[in-house]
Amino acid sequence: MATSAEHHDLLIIGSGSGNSLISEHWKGRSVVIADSGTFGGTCLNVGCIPTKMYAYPAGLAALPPEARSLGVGLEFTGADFPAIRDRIFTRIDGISRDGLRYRRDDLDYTSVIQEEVRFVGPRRVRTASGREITADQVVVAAGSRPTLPAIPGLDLPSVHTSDTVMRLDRLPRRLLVVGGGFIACEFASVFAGLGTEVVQVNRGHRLLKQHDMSVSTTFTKIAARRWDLRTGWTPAGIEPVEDAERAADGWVRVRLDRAEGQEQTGIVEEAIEADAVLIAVGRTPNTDRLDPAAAGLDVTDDGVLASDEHQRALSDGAPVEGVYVLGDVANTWQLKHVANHEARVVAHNLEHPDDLRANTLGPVPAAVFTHPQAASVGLTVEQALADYGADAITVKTQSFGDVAYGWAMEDTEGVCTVVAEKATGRILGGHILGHEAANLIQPLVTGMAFGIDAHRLARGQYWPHPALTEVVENALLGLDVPDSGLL
Ligand SMILES: Cc1cc2nc3c(=O)[nH]c(=O)nc-3n(C[C@H](O)[C@H](O)[C@H](O)COP(=O)(O)OP(=O)(O)OC[C@H]3O[C@@H](n4cnc5c(N)ncnc54)[C@H](O)[C@@H]3O)c2cc1C
Ligand SMILES: NC(=O)c1ccc[n+]([C@@H]2O[C@H](COP(=O)([O-])OP(=O)(O)OC[C@H]3O[C@@H](n4cnc5c(N)ncnc54)[C@H](O)[C@@H]3O)[C@@H](O)[C@H]2O)c1
Repeated sequence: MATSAEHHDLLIIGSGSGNSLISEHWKGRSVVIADSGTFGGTCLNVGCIPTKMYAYPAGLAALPPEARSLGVGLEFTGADFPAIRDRIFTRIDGISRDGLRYRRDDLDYTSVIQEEVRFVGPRRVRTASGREITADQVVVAAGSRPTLPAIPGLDLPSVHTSDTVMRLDRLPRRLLVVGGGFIACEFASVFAGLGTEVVQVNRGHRLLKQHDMSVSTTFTKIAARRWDLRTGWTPAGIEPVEDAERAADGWVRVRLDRAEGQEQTGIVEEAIEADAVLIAVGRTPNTDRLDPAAAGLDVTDDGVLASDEHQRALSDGAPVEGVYVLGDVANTWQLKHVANHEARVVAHNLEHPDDLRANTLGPVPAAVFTHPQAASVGLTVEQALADYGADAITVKTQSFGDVAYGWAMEDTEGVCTVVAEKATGRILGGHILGHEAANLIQPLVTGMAFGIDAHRLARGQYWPHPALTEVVENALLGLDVPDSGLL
């Protein structure tokens, strides 16, 4: 006998960007959100927002050496980690709690299921406790989770992922960070700034390797100066240290092996002791937690749910009526602004099934909130060379130190690289490492999104003098592109 199911107009799996889909349109209808984790999802609770709330004070703590080079004596006298942590989570936990209460208790047309759900058929899910839910329309916004390497010792209390490391009781004395991407670099920068002795271990020799070479190589040099960076290693296992007293205080020994494909130096094994370990080696889409096959949903080679330009899920390559996907479970960007834009497309399409909108938004920028920051949009120089060939592109790397605001800062490392198509001036990519890179990238995003060629973008507007944006203006003017005729 088939289990009788509760029926709703809309089922949303995931309360991150999924929670933003519910507009006044749904008043008088029935919407249910399923989320087995903390309401509000990754960005709010364990992602973008708390990390940046740590990155800002950690950036202040890292200022004394820079101030000293400008003749200003600043002293870092320590960080009150519990106070920083409590300031962050008092605000964030309140937002999550209020959001849950609003959806679960206050609105009469929404409800929340705080359980894991899996598909048992098209537009039909079963909760962990056995309830079955069907809906006219379903949105899968189930996000991603930290990837864990297959090594022993991950269950030790001192071993963390980004989900737990921000809630430590105290600042670690020595933090071993495993990985070299966004998350590893942001946390290494935060904890080093706050006064922890940081050791970062990465497989490859370049940190932020998905970024342009100009950014990645400079950032790797800066990181090696700010903390202990060991490249070409991968963790093999973690165990408590032998000394019982130190082990009781959380100290562990992380065994490292030479990473596959790295040149041998003669040393093939090493061990590092730390009182906290952060594993940050990528994020896995939560596709496998949904049993997509039971709903006939296609999964791409990257392990995300396949979709068309309207964010509709695909089954055998054809769009499935009434099933939409968005965010980290549906794209490989794993960025909140991408999840949010996809949510806007889905929100429209849920409400207007006869007037679907496509997701056509232009190039995707990304920023890493380290000290200094890194930001990028579009093709790296290496990608542009591969796609267009050396004769067809033009590249300019402008140093922060060669513009007036860079002089004010005595900046010696900041760079802005722009790559464009020589014949047309079309901007193909922009890459910035340095102070406020996350903000400085925006004119390049605008130029690319609105099809403004490099010379027009530089000369068709005022750039306040002597703001740091001049580094972007000068990079654009340094390209070998057609003159727009603007003065
Ligand atoms: C440390 C860190 C820092 C980050 N910083 C940035 C940043 O600065 N800028 C940026 O753009 N991006 C950043 N990101 C990435 C960003 O957080 C994600 O891209 C974004 O939050 C994804 O949103 P989403 O709605 O797809 O999924 P999520 O917000 O992850 O929501 C998915 C929800 O689905 C629930 N769920 C999953 N499976 C099931 C199931 N089977 N049943 C019930 N519920 C389920 C989960 O509990 C989760 O709450 C960061 C990520 C991390 C981890
Ligand atoms: N500021 C932001 O926008 C921001 C911040 C954090 C996270 N995110 C998103 O979250 C995603 C996941 O971030 P991430 O940093 O976990 O992944 P990532 O893919 O950016 O980096 C993973 C890193 O781990 C290294 N690695 C993998 N296996 C390893 C091993 N066994 N030993 C040593 N090193 C190993 C890789 O070489 C790589 O450097 C990012 O792609 C990003 O989209 C964004």
